[in-house]
Amino acid sequence: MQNLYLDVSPLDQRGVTKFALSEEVMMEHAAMAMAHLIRARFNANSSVLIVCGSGNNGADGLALARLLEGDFHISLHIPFGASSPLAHLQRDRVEALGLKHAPIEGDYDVIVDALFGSGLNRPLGPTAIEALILMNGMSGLKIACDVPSGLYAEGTFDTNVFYADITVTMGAYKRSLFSDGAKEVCGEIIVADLGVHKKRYETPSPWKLLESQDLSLPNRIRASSHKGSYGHLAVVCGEKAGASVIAGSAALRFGTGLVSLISNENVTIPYELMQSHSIPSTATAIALGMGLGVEFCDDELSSLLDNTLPLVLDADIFYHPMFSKLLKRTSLVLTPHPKEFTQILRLTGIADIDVSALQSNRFTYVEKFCSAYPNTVLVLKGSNVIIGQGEEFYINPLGTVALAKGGSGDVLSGLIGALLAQGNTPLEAAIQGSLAHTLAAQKFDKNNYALTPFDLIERITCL
Ligand SMILES: NC(=O)C1=CN([C@@H]2O[C@H](COP(=O)(O)OP(=O)(O)OC[C@H]3O[C@@H](n4cnc5c(N)ncnc54)[C@H](O)[C@@H]3O)[C@@H](O)[C@H]2O)[C@@H](O)CC1
Ligand SMILES: Nc1ncnc2c1ncn2[C@@H]1O[C@H](COP(=O)(O)OP(=O)(O)O)[C@@H](O)[C@H]1O
Ligand SMILES: [K+]
Repeated sequence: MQNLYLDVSPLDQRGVTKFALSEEVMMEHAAMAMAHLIRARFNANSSVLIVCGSGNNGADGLALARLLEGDFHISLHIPFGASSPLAHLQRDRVEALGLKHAPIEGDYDVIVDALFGSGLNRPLGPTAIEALILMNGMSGLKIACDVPSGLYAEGTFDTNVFYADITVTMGAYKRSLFSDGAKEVCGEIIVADLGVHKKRYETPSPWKLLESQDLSLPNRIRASSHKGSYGHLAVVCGEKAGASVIAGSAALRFGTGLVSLISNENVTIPYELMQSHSIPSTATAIALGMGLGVEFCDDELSSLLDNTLPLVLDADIFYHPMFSKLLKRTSLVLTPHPKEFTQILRLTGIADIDVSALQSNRFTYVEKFCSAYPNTVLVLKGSNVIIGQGEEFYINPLGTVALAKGGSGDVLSGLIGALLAQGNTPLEAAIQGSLAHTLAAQKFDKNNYALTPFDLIERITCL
């Protein structure tokens, strides 16, 4: 797990006050990290274009030019000159080496974007756009210094943002690099230490980045245990029974001792799942909402939920009149996709916004919801999933586009339901269910358009 920051400037300042590092020392490390990367991947004499802005992001780029000069063919493009004191200093140093501003011409083996970093504070103007269009059109390896230019702190970005293959981010992970859209823009993300180890440089943060090594599987350790030791998940089976079959099958695969589908009528289901008309007395958790439709009347649903069992809620239940009442429960996990989350925000009076407004500001709306409902665990789906409860937030960036298919979400609620049924806390169940979901998708080694929910469930067997 890694820390994520909206703003790293307090960390930079702490580098100066606590560790007596100067900004110039930190900048030298930032530039060296990029130089190491380029030297490791490219032979001497390769051509490197470095496009530098007027602030300290540009100054990082100028320092990089100085470090590579002599071994590589360096082209510098400095369209805004120098404004910060360090940019002036770094420019004087490269000019002493005979490097100076030149137009962007032809193609290069490496393209480094050091136009804007954390100081981007207004929309890109025509000069920046012209440079970024040229850079994005090139075939060489594209490296963003700190953040791709055009990406704002909230994670939104300009249409002409730099599309990086690799982002070398300075000091610590910025949260903006993990908005849903940023996944398209940042490429591989590497953190550069700035003179002290990242562990020293960082302070605690409420936002965390999940990593594959955070996965903890419900492996069985008690040799004499039996199916009753591993919980019983009741999946409410609605109009579209397939959704609950998928969720139930995922739950069984993820270790739940028993899984029952709860339906009014008998439906055809796989042999390994059980069927019941009411919540079994042995149930330890309930999954509700996937494919629900209007199958159960309000009274029937009320009686199914007349208990205090942990709940995972998904899909249609967010539009159901009973949902507001369910929000009062403890042991509750919600797994909305963005459209469903706008419905929840509307219903709770937190915001009346459309999906694009939500996606431009996912972090803030998750914080607002979690502050209003601190007992509820929220899993906001997307290409970078956000999991939040109270003042703790996690981003899972490990999913792949193979998951963008009907039924993937049903697998996720089944996995979370499985862990709730086995006695995990709602937050643990959400984090571990989401990790298992995305890592299972990574195990799919066929064409990424081909993954089905049952392929995904199959890969839960070998995480
Ligand atoms: N502060 C520190 O200790 C360190 C800072 N570092 C680098 O410094 C960067 C931050 O530097 P700055 O705060 O100088 O900010 P930037 O260099 O990101 O940008 C600020 C400059 O760009 C201009 N600008 C902003 N938006 C613009 C737009 N749309 N069009 C044209 N010009 C625009 C501003 O007027 C200002 O001159 C980081 O991203 C990182 O790359 C690193 O060297 C590591 C250490
Ligand atoms: N581009 C993507 N990258 C990573 N994960 C994705 C992507 N698109 C969708 N997903 C994941 O796939 C799942 C889709 O869920 P959802 O939209 O509810 O589908 P359904 O309800 O039809 O199963 C979510 O877990 C989401 O995070
Ligand atoms: K940049």
